[in-house]
Amino acid sequence: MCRASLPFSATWKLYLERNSRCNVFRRIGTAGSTWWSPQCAAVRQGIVDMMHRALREPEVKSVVICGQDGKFCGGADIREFGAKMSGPPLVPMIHMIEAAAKPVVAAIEGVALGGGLELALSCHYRIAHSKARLGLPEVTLGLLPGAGGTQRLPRLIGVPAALELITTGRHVTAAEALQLGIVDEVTDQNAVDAAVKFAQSVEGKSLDARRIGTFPCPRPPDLDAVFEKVMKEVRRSARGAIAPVTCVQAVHAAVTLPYAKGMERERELFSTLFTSGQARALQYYFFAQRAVSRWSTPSGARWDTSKPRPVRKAAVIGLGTMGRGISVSLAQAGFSVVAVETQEKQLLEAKQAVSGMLERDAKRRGAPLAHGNIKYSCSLKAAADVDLVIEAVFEDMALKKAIFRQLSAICKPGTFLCSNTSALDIDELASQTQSPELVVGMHFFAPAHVMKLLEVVYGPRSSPEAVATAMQMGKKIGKVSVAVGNCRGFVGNRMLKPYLEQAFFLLEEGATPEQVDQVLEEFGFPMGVFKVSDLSGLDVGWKVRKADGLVVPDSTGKSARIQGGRRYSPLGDLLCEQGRFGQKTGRGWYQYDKPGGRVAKSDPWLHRFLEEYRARHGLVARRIDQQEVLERCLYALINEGFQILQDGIAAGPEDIDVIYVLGYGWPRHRGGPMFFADMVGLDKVLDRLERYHQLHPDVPGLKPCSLLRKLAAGGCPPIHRWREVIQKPHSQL
Ligand SMILES: CC/C=C/CC(=O)SCCNC(=O)CCNC(=O)[C@H](O)C(C)(C)COP(=O)(O)OP(=O)(O)OC[C@H]1O[C@@H](n2cnc3c(N)ncnc32)[C@H](O)[C@@H]1OP(=O)(O)O
Repeated sequence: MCRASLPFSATWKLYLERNSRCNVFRRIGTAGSTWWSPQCAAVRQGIVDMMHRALREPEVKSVVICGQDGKFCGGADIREFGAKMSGPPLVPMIHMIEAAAKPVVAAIEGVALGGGLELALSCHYRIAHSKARLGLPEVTLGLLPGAGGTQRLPRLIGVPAALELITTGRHVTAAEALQLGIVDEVTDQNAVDAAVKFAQSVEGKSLDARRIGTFPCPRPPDLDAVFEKVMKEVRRSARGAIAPVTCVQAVHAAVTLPYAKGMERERELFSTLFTSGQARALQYYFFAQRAVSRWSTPSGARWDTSKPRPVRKAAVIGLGTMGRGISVSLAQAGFSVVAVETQEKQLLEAKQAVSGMLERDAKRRGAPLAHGNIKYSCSLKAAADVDLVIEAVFEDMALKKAIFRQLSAICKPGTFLCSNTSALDIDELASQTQSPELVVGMHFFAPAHVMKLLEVVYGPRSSPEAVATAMQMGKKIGKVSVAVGNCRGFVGNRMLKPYLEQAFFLLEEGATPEQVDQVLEEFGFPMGVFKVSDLSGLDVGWKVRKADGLVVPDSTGKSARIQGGRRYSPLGDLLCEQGRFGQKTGRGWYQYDKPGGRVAKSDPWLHRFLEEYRARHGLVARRIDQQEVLERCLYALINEGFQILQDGIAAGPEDIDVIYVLGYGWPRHRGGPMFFADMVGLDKVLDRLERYHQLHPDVPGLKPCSLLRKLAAGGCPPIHRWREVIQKPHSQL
């Protein structure tokens, strides 16, 4: 018996065990994390050497490959992708294992992902621990499984199941892997021991039927139709991402070509993806999503020095759409929840709605119901003994202030008071309480029980403990929490403002909502800006603009287009004055078949309205090309992102990018707005903003931010070096 040990991220070792009696332990090299990276060349070399030795030595009858520290293999080290490959190449190694004349068994504990699963697929048998997870997540990194995964998996589990796993990158449990036929056995006991036992039981048996590469690939009878359908679906959901489409092409090769030719095709397709901008973007995003948990604030509070306080019981105040979703998230994560809505009728409605949401979700996930965790009340006093409150009432400062005053008097000392406000001043709310250090924002995104993003907003007086507690709470309810500073709209909504503004100006200048939306959707947003506005309700922004004094009594008059000395578009206000609030009224930037309808149709009324508007204001419609639409909308948003970094509202570009991908539909394969700016070239973004600002000097959002200028003047450092430039002003304070 020969055992080769493959850890995910530790010292790599490989050892021989002869006849299971005397162990000869041999360390064959150390690696930073995974077996693919150049440092892991030693590991691949070790596997190759030990496989040769195991095959040579007559005492060795079988081989078990296992991981170290309870993890089989997480796949390639993504950080090493840029580096030159050394050591024995992967694919021949995999072929050598598969061709071995002695049984090779993979003992899968922890994870077998990406190249790790491809290695396991080259073994003759796979034994998995019941808690193991398996998958080919390469597509989420802009790649395809390039070590035979696209050729072996369809041969093992059939084309439809393989296509689903490869194009989504979904991880499966050991139980599902067994059901699909990816593993041969699942055990609750020690998987390595089980694999050794298994290996001994198959010693001497023929391996002819165990080499997946020799299997014929099952060919669906209606092959073309199957692939046409899958390709259509993948193209639709990929929204411009190339990896899922390329994965389908690779699996197609498995069905239509002999194995060796299919492997060649896989290699060609892999190479095109490997160097693509999309792969860079997705790999950047992978680390960005992990980097945001290492938060810091300009005052010096940090994730590693700030201790969260335990939260067992939480209250949600206000059970509208957001409050309901937040209550569901908390209950599902096992928190005791006190849900408060002051009106009896609304409370009852909310209770029914929340129960329905919990039931549907429990059914979908096959999980137990979390009803028992929620107590409903009409009184704020019910929040007296909770550890943390999330206020989720209407976006009305006076109302929120009154609630914070009351909560401060009602809640036990030390209770954290959080607001789900999407834009309002956290500090102003904190000032209503006796302990402003306990106040932070927890900005959820609708639907709150579905959307993965949480902006945790710290004010100047929020304690590090309060920030750490809200961040941890977010993690516990399955959100990606991003810590951001306090300013109007925080990060996400603040950047949305110049984006929306440009979209309105483009309509004034000659574009249509359809044209703007089409350009943004082709870029990869699931919906263009006007469709999103219709969905969220045009009255929401109208209310905010009215509160800000931007909406003048006569929105049709000439003066309506200038506010505070800068250009302003009253187009949204004019629509609202007509009762066009979007989907809910059946009319907005588009028309819908009925109030609440979802399918946006072009509206001739709107086009006439735009023509009349332009005529009234002496605006001559011009032809606006796609590039201008995209640049003006996106670069204005990006410019605000640089301003946010400069102001210290976000600690780094990763925070902004994660917020935009998870909260605003920014296409993941474009990394996020700040990564996109880096890809385009900061000097180019600067140049275009300067040009647009020259043409529109009354639009401050187009004036390039000084941080952007500074970065461009400093030679456009890559995004991972921006923090060095951003942090300088703070360290000098
Ligand atoms: C060219 C050759 C072909 C390659 C094919 C491949 O193999 S591509 C890689 C396929 N593998 C993956 O995509 C796995 C990605 N990782 C995960 O899914 C998860 O990290 C995990 C392995 C399931 C572990 O999850 P867990 O929640 O326990 O930990 P974290 O996600 O927080 O990760 C811990 C730290 O490890 C870093 N890391 C994880 N995976 C990789 C990786 N593949 N390469 C490099 N680094 C990786 C992760 O970034 C965390 O470190 P931080 O410093 O906190 O960022």
